[in-house]
Amino acid sequence: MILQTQNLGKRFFGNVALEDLTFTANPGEFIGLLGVNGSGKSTLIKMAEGLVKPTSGSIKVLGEAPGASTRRQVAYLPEIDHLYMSWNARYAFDFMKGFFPMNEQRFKDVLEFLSVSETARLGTLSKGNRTRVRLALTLARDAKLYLLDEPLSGIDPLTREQILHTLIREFRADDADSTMILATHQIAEAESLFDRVLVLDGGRVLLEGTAEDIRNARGVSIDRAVKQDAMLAESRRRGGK
Ligand SMILES: Nc1ncnc2c1ncn2[C@@H]1O[C@H](COP(=O)(O)OP(=O)(O)OP(=O)(O)O)[C@@H](O)[C@H]1O
Repeated sequence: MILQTQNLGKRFFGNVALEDLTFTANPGEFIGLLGVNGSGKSTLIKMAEGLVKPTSGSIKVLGEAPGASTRRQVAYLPEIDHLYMSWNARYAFDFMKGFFPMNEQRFKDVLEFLSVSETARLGTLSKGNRTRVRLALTLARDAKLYLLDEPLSGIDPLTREQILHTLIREFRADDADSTMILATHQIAEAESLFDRVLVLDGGRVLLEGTAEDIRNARGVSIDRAVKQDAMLAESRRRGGK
């Protein structure tokens, strides 16, 4: 098992970020972690990286509690822009190579595909292009689990879809056993790409399964189903007042 959670929960100062999540990610799966802003996606990803500790239940990555020893096998792309502006992509790659197994050819291929220079100072790049560098650095890691938190923010919608399709294809060809979990609130453009989706709402599981299962069960796209449920929840809240 690559990732396994059992009744996992997280509260921040009493506020529920994640509640009672039991979920498994298997080798080779490409999983969409979907949900509106604040639904708990980043919290789950940070727990899998070992940055946030559970307040209830358990989480295991490659059979262990996430931490220093699992991190070598986990390639994490945080939501925030974490690279120094004075660096360039090449320098960042060489720096990371000191800590993690990295695939130089994949790095070059992804950068080239994304049309970003290896040598341009990151501070001179647009936000979208810096995101591309961060994505290339993450995909260049040789890892068992890839955790991408909103990897396409700042990139225009047309390019986003193209990048998603191509990167997923490229990435998957490399190591059939690697698992990728991609968190996004932009559900419509990504939903058909995933083997399986986990949709969170208010820290709880709203929907889980293959895109096809959900579409068959609900008769609408995942995006539509999420919006319908959000409207229902909202009207319940209003009715309850
Ligand atoms: N460090 C923290 N301290 C207090 N509350 C937090 C903290 N981190 C997250 N939360 C709260 O937990 C809930 C879930 O947040 P989380 O960032 O996991 O959601 P998300 O689905 O990733 O949202 P987004 O799409 O905006 O990134 C939110 O209500 C958020 O305000």
